[in-house]
Amino acid sequence: MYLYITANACMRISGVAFPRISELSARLFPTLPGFVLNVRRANSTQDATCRGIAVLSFAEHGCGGVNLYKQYYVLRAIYNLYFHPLSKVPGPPAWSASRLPFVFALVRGTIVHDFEKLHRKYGPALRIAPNEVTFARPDAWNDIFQLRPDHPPFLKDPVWWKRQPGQPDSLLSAIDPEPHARIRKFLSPGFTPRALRAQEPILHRYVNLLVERVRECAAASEDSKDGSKGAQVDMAKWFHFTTFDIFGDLGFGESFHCLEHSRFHPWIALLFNSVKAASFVAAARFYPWVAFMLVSCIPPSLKKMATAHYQQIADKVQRRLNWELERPDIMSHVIEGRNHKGLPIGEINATFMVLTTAGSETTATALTGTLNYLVNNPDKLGILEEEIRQRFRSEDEIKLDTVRDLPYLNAVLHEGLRLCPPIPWVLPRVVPQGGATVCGIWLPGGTPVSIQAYTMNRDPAYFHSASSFLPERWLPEASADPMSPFFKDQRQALQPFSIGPRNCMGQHLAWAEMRLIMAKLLWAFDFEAVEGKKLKWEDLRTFLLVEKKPVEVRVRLRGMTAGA
Ligand code: HEM
Repeated sequence: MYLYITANACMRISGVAFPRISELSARLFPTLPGFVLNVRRANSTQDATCRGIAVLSFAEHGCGGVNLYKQYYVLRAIYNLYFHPLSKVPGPPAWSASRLPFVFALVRGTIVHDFEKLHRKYGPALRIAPNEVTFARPDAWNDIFQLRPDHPPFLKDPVWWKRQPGQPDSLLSAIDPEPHARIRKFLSPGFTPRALRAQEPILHRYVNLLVERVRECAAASEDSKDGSKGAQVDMAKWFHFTTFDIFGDLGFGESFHCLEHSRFHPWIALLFNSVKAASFVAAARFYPWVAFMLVSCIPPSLKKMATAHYQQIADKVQRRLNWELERPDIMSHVIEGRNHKGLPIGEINATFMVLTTAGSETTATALTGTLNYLVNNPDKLGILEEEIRQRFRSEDEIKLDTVRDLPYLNAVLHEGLRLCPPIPWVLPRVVPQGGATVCGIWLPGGTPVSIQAYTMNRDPAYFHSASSFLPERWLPEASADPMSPFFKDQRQALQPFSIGPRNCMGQHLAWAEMRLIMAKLLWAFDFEAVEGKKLKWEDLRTFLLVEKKPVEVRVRLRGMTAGA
């Protein structure tokens, strides 16, 4: 909730006082006392020399003197570059010397692409801040995210995840393994393949509604009264409507009614409007003074708005908990658990608040990216259409059981997740006390480490023709036939749902939604790219979430040829 309040404050502040966020950051950061810059990291890496310099600088700051700031910056940068325990890890000097380049990339939304360029230049282990390292190597998945025998786990970095004092934990913000495992245990029965089978009718309800609404768009287009020319439709929007409606129903027993009203529910609209600002708030967390100033600047009206945002979810939870009717949704398992010494209401509210985004935005992004690649690769689209249309004689035959084993559909979705990972950068974990080795590099305890999924998935060292959309690489024969150009692809590099005790709980649901939606749409419609409106996925920025841009495609009722 804190993130929302401060994110909205940022929007206000940046919108009113400073027209652009980058302008605000440019004005704020240079005025900060130098000692703030790395005090947090100096503590976490337990570097006595750093602390000494920071404290000394603080004392000097009390006496004033701009020159002392400058001297401190220079000394600090020299230390970071040549004497810091990470000084041997490759990275650009500016990023290794100071946190500022990282922060600017974060608020500009270019961080994922900047990391990609830097990895290509410096290699798969990259120093991205004085005390932080990121990896683009498949073995980093196991080293960071998997539990290792006799090793303490790498916990989530509190800079990104810590809840505010007094706020309840959620599944995502619980950093310690014990509360995390406790919350996860209550939720997990709602995400099993068995639970999914019971939830299937709910999925069909919304996927069918999506098909109906897209059909109306195609038929109502001014160009084509009979649907022959089709209509230009922003499918990104429709995918988001569908996944949020599905989660609304599965989570709270009530849809967000986006498909019905053809527009985002105000709760979702506010969420999307805050995303850029949320990156800014995350950046401010590296500078406690800035975070403090931001919180102090929040006008009461915004605090009220953020409270109302949270309260809407709390009300939905309460309405669902009050239901007497039994239904096979995600909440039903939480209710069952509550009957035997369950989850406190605050934790349920906080968890369902973040789940609404985690369970909807991700799947919609994957679908949007995949369809975008399909329309821009009509040969691949044709193969997929043929597989679906030959397999099913009617739309009603498309069920979870029947779509599960369509080889080309699965290959297309894997390739979409590879090129358009909804979580392109898995946020940092912290090396446990005493230090640990990641990808053969020893790192001191307290070092934040992360994985660059976007960079790794597009690395020619791991995938043949890595930046091309080639679903064939995921077909069984590609890994069996030594003559296949994809034989040596390192498929285990792709882990869109992460691994280990904090991997994605909703992956079965996500696969089910993606398969059903793609199969039903391609069964019913012909899709085509619109010249002049093609979107390049590589151009999208990332502000914690992947930037939302319309993906306009031409949609025709199946079998209606253009100009017919
Ligand atoms: C294509 C769609 C999806 C992708 C690519 C995806 C990816 C991920 C990833 C990478 C994580 C780990 C994040 C981290 O550790 O920092 C994660 C966590 C999680 N995801 Fe997903 N996700 C998707 C859809 C869903 C859906 C549909 C749901 C549920 C409705 C869901 C629920 C969760 C939950 C609850 C966690 C946190 C698990 C924990 O901390 O124990 N996700 N997801």
